Amino acid sequence: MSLFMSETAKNKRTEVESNDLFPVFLKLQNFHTLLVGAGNVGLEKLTALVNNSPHAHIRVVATRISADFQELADRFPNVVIAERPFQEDDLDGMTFAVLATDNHLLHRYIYELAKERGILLNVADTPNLCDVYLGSIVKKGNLKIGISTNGKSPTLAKRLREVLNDGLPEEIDEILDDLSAIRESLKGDFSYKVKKLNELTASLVAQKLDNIDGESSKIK
Ligand SMILES: C[C@@]1(CC(=O)O)c2cc3[nH]c(cc4nc(cc5[nH]c(cc(n2)[C@H]1CCC(=O)O)[C@@](C)(CC(=O)O)[C@@H]5CCC(=O)O)C(CC(=O)O)=C4CCC(=O)O)c(CCC(=O)O)c3CC(=O)O
Ligand SMILES: NC(=O)C1=CN([C@@H]2O[C@H](COP(=O)(O)OP(=O)(O)OC[C@H]3O[C@@H](n4cnc5c(N)ncnc54)[C@H](O)[C@@H]3O)[C@@H](O)[C@H]2O)C=CC1
Repeated sequence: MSLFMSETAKNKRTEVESNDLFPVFLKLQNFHTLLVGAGNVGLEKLTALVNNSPHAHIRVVATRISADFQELADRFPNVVIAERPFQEDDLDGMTFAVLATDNHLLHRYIYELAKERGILLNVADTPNLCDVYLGSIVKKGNLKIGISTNGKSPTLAKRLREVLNDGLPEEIDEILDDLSAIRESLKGDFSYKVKKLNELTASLVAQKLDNIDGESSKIK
């Protein structure tokens, strides 16, 4: 059997399914985040949260805290752990909650409570209960790329992260710094700035990438 679908099957699929996810980049330090569960998946979620947003305020509630989880949490003063079962008032004051326990019924229960309170929710084992999905993240200094497969294959998202991470030069952040400085120094009205920045990026990006190509061919 072929791994790839026929054109007819593809057309049928696009009729019934669509990718409606709207991507945003959250300033997580402006939220109050609750993480329930501190096992394998809890650790993955905490890693994603603190790697991207080390100043985020995160309350963790879990009956059992793994040693690796505790070790990571200890490095971030804004991560506060309660080692006990979830209780309703854990949701007080929360704006975002990530559920990563091994208890599906508990997730359903917290989902109902969170809905009543308008809390944004991510539920690790149940895409249907999620308001938001976490993505795979490529980070090069100020550049951040979020990858989603619409929940179809987190593993592919992870692989794409590796490909982009290896493929994008670290120097891309220098280009960003240069452009930021130019953007600050430009005088004139909005349309002049837009025109100027578009002209400059056409050559600046090409030139920097050429340099990088040159450097990498020297290494070879
Ligand atoms: C819907 C979503 C909701 C959410 O959790 O946000 C979701 C759901 C589920 N994941 C499951 C399994 C796995 N998840 C991973 C890995 C990641 N999962 C992440 C996101 C998401 N996972 C959201 C969709 C993202 C999208 O749109 O693509 C990443 C990208 C971000 C992150 O978690 O930080 C992170 C990679 C980070 C990186 O490395 O870059 C691996 C691979 C691995 O660990 O090697 C496996 C095992 C292999 C497999 O199953 O594919 C299961 C089945 C559980 C079971 O069977 O018990 C469910 C539930 C279901 O699908 O029903
Ligand atoms: N979205 C994703 O990326 C993935 C999701 N999963 C799903 O995630 C779930 C969790 O898997 P693991 O982390 O491996 O389990 P685990 O057994 O390592 O951890 C479970 C955690 O939940 C806590 N917990 C259980 N009941 C609780 C309660 N009443 N109150 C507070 N905390 C409670 C435990 O104390 C523990 O910290 C599974 O359902 C699995 O199917 C699995 C792989 C990837």
